[in-house]
Amino acid sequence: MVVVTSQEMRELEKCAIEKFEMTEEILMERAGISTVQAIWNEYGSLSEKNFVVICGPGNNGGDGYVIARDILNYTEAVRVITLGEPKTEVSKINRNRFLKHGGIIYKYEELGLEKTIEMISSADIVIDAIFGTGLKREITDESIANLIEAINIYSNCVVSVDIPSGIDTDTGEILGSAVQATMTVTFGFPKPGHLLFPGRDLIGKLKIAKIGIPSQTFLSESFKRFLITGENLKKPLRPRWAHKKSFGEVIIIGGSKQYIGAPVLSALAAQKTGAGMVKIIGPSEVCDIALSYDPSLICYRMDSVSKDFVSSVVKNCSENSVIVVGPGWGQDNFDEKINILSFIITEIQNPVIIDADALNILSSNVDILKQKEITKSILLTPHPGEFSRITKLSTKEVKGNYTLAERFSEEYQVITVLKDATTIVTDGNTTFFNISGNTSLAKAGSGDILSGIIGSLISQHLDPLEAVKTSVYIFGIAGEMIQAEGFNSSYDVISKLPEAFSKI
Ligand SMILES: NC(=O)C1=CN([C@@H]2O[C@H](COP(=O)(O)OP(=O)(O)OC[C@H]3O[C@@H](n4cnc5c(N)ncnc54)[C@H](OP(=O)(O)O)[C@@H]3O)[C@@H](O)[C@H]2O)[C@H](O)CC1
Ligand SMILES: [K+]
Repeated sequence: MVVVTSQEMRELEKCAIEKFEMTEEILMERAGISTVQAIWNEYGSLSEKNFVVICGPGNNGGDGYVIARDILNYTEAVRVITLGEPKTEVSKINRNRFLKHGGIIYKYEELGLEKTIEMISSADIVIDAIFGTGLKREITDESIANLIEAINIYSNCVVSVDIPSGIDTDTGEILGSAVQATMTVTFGFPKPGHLLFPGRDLIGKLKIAKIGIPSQTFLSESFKRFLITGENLKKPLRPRWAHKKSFGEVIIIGGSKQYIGAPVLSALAAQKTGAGMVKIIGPSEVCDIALSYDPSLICYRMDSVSKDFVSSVVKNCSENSVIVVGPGWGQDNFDEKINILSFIITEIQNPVIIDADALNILSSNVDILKQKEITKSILLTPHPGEFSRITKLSTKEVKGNYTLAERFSEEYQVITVLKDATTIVTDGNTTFFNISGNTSLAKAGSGDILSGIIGSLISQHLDPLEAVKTSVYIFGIAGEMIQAEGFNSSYDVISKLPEAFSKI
């Protein structure tokens, strides 16, 4: 599903008007009517309910006037509270139409907070049409902040038009204060602010309404960001004649005296998601534990970290081999680990997934990535802390920062998988948001499992970007299958992977 920013939405609106003979009025009319339809579909007949619609000064408020007028067709119990004179022509037109239809408008300024609270608390449904995609700066006006707080405290049910007022459409950040919606009806396409936290927490149920922006087929070339859904995800082919080498192998380099389990989790996840052969290069302790979990693993005991040892195992691996480096690796023997990283980045052709401590080690010299051959696939799977070390920015600056991930991927020609409650996947040209999963995955070991799944799907000949999309989605679904959310260790999620996989 396509995801668009506020700027792209404005461009689409402009294109619909200039090239497809739509008008602002038609789009606003459809936005309003489709919101009323969504309310009906969700909450049933409107005639027995009473509504308060709160309209801001821009076109989001304009949608609010259309909604209020349309509700008049079902009930007279609809009142508008306005924050002031509409500032756009099309909003003015719709404010006047509402009045002509017998609508009542109260000015928030004159009503005061106390009376506003009375109206809000007596309404069955409050419609939040204060700000939409046009909000770009902090809400500093205290009276608006008080109104938003009153909505959050006193309303029974809040439907936000396009996006809860106060959320930055492009980042999901709260600009001072924001409405907590029960349902949000957005127009045309979801926006990043619906998918990234904290915005994702405030939207309630998200409905996407078509308002007459021409279908994707006319415009598809310009889209570059998407929400991952269960549809159209790629799965490896498993022909009946296949043998173990048909599915390639995953070679995991990781583990240390301190972190014994991490590469084992990666290896088991790779096994459970179809890899033909899974190998571990790590200390004896890691190998012993790994084999006790699954005797079909192949282990290479590397008790002192050595590039030559890694090279001897990896040099002659088949072209279907994928290397995962980093789970549980630790940062001791730093220089030799840099040598190993440099070797697998620059001297072998196979795809490489750089995870966990390998990312921390890489952050000392990210430019090694620039020495890779142009066709070689390198995937980085950082969480915000690791990405902050790589980019030398604060964790706050990198969290949810899809444009930063895009620029990074483009500069270094890698796929970046920025793991978080909403995961961002990008190769610099195309970006995907993944929202499957829950806090059952907010556990130590989750990242190791994900890198194992990604390695496994690439080894089964999926294109690396497709492999990541499928991996992050099914990993999320596996997390959702844990019966009591969070009552699990990350190890438990591995056993859910085959069933999660069968759902796509
Ligand atoms: N894009 C489409 O296809 C359609 C969009 N529709 C609806 O329109 C809004 C976007 O409308 P827009 O007028 O661009 O913006 P808003 O209504 O969200 O807000 C702009 C007004 O709010 C004022 N503002 C902005 N920030 C603040 C703030 N922090 N404090 C106080 N006031 C603020 C702003 O004032 P300025 O001084 O900056 O001018 C504006 O007055 C979209 O979300 C949809 O709901 C359509 O109707 C259908 C087509
Ligand atoms: K809104």
